[in-house]
Amino acid sequence: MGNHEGISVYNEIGQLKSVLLHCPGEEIENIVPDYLRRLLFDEIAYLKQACKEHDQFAGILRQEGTEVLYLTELMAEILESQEVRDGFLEDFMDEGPVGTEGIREALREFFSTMSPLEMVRKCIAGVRTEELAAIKPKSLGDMVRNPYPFYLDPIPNLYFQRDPFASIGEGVTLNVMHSKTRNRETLFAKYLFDHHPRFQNIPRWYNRDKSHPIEGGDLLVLSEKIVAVGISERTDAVAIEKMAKSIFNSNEPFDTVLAFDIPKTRAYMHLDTVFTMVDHDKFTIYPGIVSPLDVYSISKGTELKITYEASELSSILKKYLNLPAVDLIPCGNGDVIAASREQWSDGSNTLAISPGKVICYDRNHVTNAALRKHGVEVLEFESYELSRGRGGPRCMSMPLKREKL
Ligand SMILES: NC(=[NH2+])NCCC[C@H](N)C(=O)O
Repeated sequence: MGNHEGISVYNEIGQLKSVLLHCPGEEIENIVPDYLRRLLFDEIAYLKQACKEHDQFAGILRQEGTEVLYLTELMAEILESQEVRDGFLEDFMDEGPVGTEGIREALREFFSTMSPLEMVRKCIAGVRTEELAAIKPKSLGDMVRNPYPFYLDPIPNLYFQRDPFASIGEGVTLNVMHSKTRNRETLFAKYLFDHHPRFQNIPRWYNRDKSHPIEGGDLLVLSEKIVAVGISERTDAVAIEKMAKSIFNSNEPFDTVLAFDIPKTRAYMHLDTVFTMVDHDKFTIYPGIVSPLDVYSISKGTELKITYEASELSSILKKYLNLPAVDLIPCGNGDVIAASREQWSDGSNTLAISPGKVICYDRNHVTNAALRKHGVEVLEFESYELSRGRGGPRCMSMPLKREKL
């Protein structure tokens, strides 16, 4: 396997060699107040500024030597094949869903003149009813008046590339998303791992055809042996056990999954909104989830051995990561109001570039100061608009390659 081919992620902090991003596009300008909640946004972002901020993010990554890949470009490469392109469009319309043949025919025509990159971008942006010329009605569904403004919904959460799939070891979980509005995101990941030459024969620890949800924001690769996962608003216990069995049945070195039972609320939607790893023995933590925090260990064996870990989080981390001590750096630096404010704008959602060096939103200045006080180097970028989608630097990035420690 070439240097940049495949997946290799055995930790959260090793030098980040290659990462997958999606820069927000026209999908953001297809968000309207009536559908904010369903589209999982708390406000409508200003696209031009959001793109500027995302470019700052990508710029920092490149400066640090990380290869930055964009989902749209990788998808465009595989859609150069007419067969793959046709198959993708049919699957995409199935899952839209686009139920009537008249509209499907019109959409095929609409996309047929686009370049692969234009088609990918437009699939993500969504297709408004006003964009399609007169539909040649083929069914009742084509004829009845429908006030809904889209034939294909926008997919505005795609810039949170952390969630649709997750790199673990040399494989990935191809996820089932908690919400219908995000599930089509995993179709892009499916096509990527089915067809892109960089990602051939990648083991799948979970597949999108399953029924129980699991999202990448809940998955942290704490070491070559330990995967942490949130039992959260977005990820359920059944999916966690299925994933654990898949990984344990492979040749991967992982032997334990630590499941954190976190509050099932939007603010703490994924484990990485309240807990991330920033150095060999340092973590950010949102104090609001610490006590009580139920943690279960799932250990490899002929049968899964599931144990309730009746200790404090720091003791559990010391035990499983073989550390003499751990430093849990509080979001908000002990200030309850600052913690709540900055957790809401993803103060805990750091992305490690290398051990002890992380990228954060500049707006979370209290938490960033705390990180620095604890010896962590913090690289910052602006977020007036990106954070309106309720995600931070870790949410917006899926590592493909990290150096082993
Ligand atoms: N890994 C994360 N914390 N992702 C944040 C995703 C935010 C997105 N608006 C959602 O509700 O799904």
